[in-house]
Amino acid sequence: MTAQLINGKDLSQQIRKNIKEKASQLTEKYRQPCLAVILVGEDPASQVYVRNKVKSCEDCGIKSILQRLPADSTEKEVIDLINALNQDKEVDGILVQLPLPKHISEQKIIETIDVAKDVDGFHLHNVGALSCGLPCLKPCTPHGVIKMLESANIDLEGKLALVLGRSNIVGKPMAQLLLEKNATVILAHSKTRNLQKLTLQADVIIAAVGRPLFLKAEMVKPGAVVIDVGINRNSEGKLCGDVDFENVKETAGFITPVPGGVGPMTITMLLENTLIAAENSFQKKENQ
Ligand SMILES: Nc1nc(=O)c2c([nH]1)NC[C@@H]1CN(c3ccc(C(=O)N[C@@H](CCC(=O)O)C(=O)O)cc3)C=[N+]21
Repeated sequence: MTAQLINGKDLSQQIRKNIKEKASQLTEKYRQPCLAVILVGEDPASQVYVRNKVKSCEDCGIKSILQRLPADSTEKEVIDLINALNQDKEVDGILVQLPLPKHISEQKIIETIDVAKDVDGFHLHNVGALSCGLPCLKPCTPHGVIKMLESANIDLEGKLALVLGRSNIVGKPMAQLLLEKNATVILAHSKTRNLQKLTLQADVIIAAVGRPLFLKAEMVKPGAVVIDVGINRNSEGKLCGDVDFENVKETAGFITPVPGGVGPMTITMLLENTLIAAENSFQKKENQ
């Protein structure tokens, strides 16, 4: 192995120490910061993730409320619940676990969440603010990736960064955040031609395609930084990323593992966003 490992689990633990401290200060001065998580249906993977989020809140002294709705809930029932949480002065952050059942419009649900409580950073208002470089709640996964790059002292200025995957949740906001760091950004996707020619030039590759072992060693420039956002499960139920880790680690300069890489950082950024949302709301009340 030539690559240096960027350990998201260790970095998360470090950051969560500060989050815990901050949460306790806010609790003393105002009240306990609080995240509401809405889970619609019984998808087993979603249940695991949600449990993980609730537990992480607990560990950091953040209150969490888990609201479960049956899979056959109507769109209006979900919207009514969100509106109630929007009104609730004790709730700082609202997260609706995705994906939602097909008969419910995810976009409509996201736009119902109060912008100030949108700790996923998915609301159009936060997306727009991000693209203009204005203060906003940043999407957790791309923000976590930036923190990992910073922790490894990787300077992005003038570097060629290639993002694989153009989802609204990861790829697009990731490109935005890299641009903010003065990287030259390529946003590649399934229709991109001569992908290997592009990836071989990249100083930094962020893989977010949702296909196991997609990024192969022969696609990576020696010494490049490789960040794996993938969370796929193979036939044995084992977690694996979008990167062929065993081979790429021999070529790359830096690499993130799965598990123990971007995943824990996503949750850490969610906790951080919850504190930011809480602080903003306390500040607003003091200024009234
Ligand atoms: N509104 C919404 N916001 C999300 O942020 C969101 C979502 N919906 N839907 C699902 C995806 C997925 N996601 C993960 C977060 C952490 C890990 C994580 O911590 N993974 C551990 C392993 C956990 C395991 O063993 O399964 C790791 O990579 O080390 C994984 C996946 C957040 N998501």
